[in-house]
Amino acid sequence: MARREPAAFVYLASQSPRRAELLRQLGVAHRPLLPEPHEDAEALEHEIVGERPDAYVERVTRAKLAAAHRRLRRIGAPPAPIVCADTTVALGRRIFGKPADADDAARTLRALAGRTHRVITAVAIGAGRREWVAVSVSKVHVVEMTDADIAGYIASGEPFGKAGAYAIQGAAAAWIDRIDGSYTGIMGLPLYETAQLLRAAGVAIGSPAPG
Ligand SMILES: Cc1cn([C@H]2C[C@H](O)[C@@H](COP(=O)(O)OP(=O)(O)OP(=O)(O)O)O2)c(=O)[nH]c1=O
Repeated sequence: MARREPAAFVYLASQSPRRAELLRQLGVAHRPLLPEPHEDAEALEHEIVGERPDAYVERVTRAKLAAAHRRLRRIGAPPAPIVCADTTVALGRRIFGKPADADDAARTLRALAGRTHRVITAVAIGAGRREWVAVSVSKVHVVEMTDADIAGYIASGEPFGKAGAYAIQGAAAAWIDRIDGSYTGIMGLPLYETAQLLRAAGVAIGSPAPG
């Protein structure tokens, strides 16, 4: 049987700068595949009543991948594997996505402070008709936060655009005393699982193509 040539690059269908940074850490050459102005990326993230958080994250990630495949076909870009992901914060069955505004961020942080929650990130890779998906679940313990801590943190602007209204890679680290799981998964792209999927899809790890 002829050996498959490793893919020279992948498309990263994500607007998250963290995901691009993390993929770079694996030494994988990637090109952005971003939604066009008419695409409503947020619409993919609708919740279904009664759906479990892990099922929600996996469904949204598959929907992001399907949208990215359509985008690639529409623009007629050269084929290559597509990587996408979705991260959500869950407290029991309650899902906390990106905060809508400062009040939403404050409510979320009040709910998370003094407790352990889960950060669920699904990553999906599509190549041709094949699709690989992995789900990473991490436990994160946030210590007590005072109202002043929460107000100051929100004023910093960091909670916006982050699931659960915080960034472990940012100032929120001051209130996180332990995690059990994947640090990179909490940041938005679990690199161990991503590397496994990339290898399955025939993408070389650690040897980016020049350019
Ligand atoms: C919990 C947590 C989340 N996040 C971020 C990662 C994701 O960017 C974001 C979750 O939102 P997502 O909806 O998963 O991703 P996104 O809208 O930023 O990007 P795209 O859908 O285009 O891929 O929260 C952190 O950066 N640090 C953290 O500690």
